[in-house]
Amino acid sequence: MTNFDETRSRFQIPDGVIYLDGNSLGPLPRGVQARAAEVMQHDWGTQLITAWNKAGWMDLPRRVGDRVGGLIGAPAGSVVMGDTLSVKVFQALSAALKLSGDRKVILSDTGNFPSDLYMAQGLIAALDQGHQLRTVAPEAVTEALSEDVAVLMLTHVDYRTGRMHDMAALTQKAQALGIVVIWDLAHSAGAVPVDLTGAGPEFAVGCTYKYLNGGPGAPAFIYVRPDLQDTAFPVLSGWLGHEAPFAFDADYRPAAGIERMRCGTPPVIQMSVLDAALDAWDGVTIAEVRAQSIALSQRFIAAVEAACPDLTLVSPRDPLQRGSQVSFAFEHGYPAMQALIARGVIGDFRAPDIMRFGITPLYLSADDIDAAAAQLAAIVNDRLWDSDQYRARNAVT
Ligand SMILES: Cc1ncc(COP(=O)(O)O)c(C=O)c1O
Ligand SMILES: Nc1c(O)cccc1C(=O)C[C@H](N)C(=O)O
Repeated sequence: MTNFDETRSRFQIPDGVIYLDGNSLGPLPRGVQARAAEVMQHDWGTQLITAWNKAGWMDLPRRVGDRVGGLIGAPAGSVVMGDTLSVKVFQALSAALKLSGDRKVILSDTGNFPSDLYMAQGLIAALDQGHQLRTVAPEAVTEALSEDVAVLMLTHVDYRTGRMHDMAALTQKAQALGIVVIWDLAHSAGAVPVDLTGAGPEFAVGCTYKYLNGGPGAPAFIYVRPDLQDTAFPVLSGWLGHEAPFAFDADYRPAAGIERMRCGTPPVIQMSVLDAALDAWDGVTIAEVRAQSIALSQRFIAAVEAACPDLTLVSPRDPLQRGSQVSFAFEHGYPAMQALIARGVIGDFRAPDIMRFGITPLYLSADDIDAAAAQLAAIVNDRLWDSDQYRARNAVT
């Protein structure tokens, strides 16, 4: 059984900080700096170009992909790392449209992260074949599934509210109507149990700088269902997705399997950092993390609702419909969050009025939750947010 007091020691959290923003950028796992230094000093510094083979750099995207796959219910060889999540959304969507015949509608929801919608808009414009992006309220997705829809593209856990879609049920209903399904797991991987094999979507994508603690700019991942791996079309046909990259042929031939979803040179240092960061999951099951996340989230909701009548829970109250974050609406949410951060309790704010709190059991305790709720109550009830110093908007919020 996981000892969450011990897992906390796997992370470097500054003294006096309660970190409730692991849903945006996970903290630094211990061991990562040593690994980065080793890659630079030993691999790069002494092996130079030979490190691509000797240090296994060329295999990193597949090897790390398998480790991430283990956390999202994907079999070995079905996940590969690379690029950013926005790029992986584009790649999955273009491959999904190629599989979906003459249909023209991409269905998503209004809660989706804007970059996913922007990538769809860009792809539609580039294709110029009359495709259309249709967005409906998250609760209306099921009834919006129809035979004119080509692709259902959803983010599993809503970045603002934490609302979680029923992946298995929506995938099943969509596929029964001939719709190709893509899930964005940005707020799910390492946060909630995901069973890609059981749910059976054609594609999934996600990032690794949130609950997987891979650091700012950590590489994204893409999953392709095993039976489609040799037919899914890699629109981003870079040389490292070629069947024989070092043949340097003039014509592109996609590699067999998931390798075709690679594009160009992998960011070796950042990917090694992620590889080391995944050690924080050694001996930990996602089921235990989920159970603890629910317990801590319920505790936080109860404490905040008891002490802060001006805050309104905007996350689902039912834990089974919620990811691993808790969000409250508050008219003065922006300055209140700044005041909270100034006191060492770090969450974040999403317009227009949402205070977001990521619940990450690997490094958060029940005492942290109680202390964070108490600080929040003091700020809200004593109007400690009502000061010019907290109103000025920062560039990254
Ligand atoms: C659901 C979702 N999709 C896409 C993105 C964009 O990812 P990236 O900046 O890595 O391209 C994010 C976060 O920024 C996200 O939360
Ligand atoms: N990727 C980010 C970044 O480069 C800067 C600031 C925030 C982010 C985020 O990941 C935001 C995140 N996707 C969100 O849920 O709001």
